Amino acid sequence: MDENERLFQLFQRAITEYELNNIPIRNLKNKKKIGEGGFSKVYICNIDGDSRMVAVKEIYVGDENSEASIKSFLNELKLHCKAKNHRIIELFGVGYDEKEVSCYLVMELAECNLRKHLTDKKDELKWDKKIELAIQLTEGLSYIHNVMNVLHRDLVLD
Ligand SMILES: Nc1ncnc2c1ncn2[C@@H]1O[C@H](COP(=O)(O)OP(=O)(O)OP(=O)(O)O)[C@@H](O)[C@H]1O
Repeated sequence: MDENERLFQLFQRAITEYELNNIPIRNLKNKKKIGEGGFSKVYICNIDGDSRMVAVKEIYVGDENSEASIKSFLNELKLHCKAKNHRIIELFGVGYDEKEVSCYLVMELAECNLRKHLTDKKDELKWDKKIELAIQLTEGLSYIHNVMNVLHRDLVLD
């Protein structure tokens, strides 16, 4: 069995195990890159027939580093599936792009990142609003730590 077949099997197993929606690549329209992480590229796009914009985190799995990418992808997938809280980005589904040899997560779009918000509104944000934001952030973290029993370890503002 080659690497891609192995990946596909792991991926299929995860879809069944976590009862995920499979969102085919042909349904993702108007993709535009908005960010990049250690393993992934992040796009904004919309799902065919739905005007709502979503974020797509795509992980390329077609080279010799794919083992690490697959592990990272499946781990993130598992954590996302466990996380059911209004302070945490919702996972809508997943997909596999055979042509690009990549896997992707389709999730709720964060309209603005916190760093940009705090910078843009520096002069107008009142302390009560800042405290409210800090409370929202700690509610999300508290859920991850105390309910999911997972340490975040990579909290960044954007
Ligand atoms: N759901 C989302 N909505 C809007 N933007 C997002 C979303 N997810 C990620 N991004 C953007 O894409 C960038 C990269 O996201 P990613 O999750 O890959 O970051 P990372 O945690 O640094 O990467 P890695 O998990 O590979 O270490 C983020 O900094 C953010 O700007």
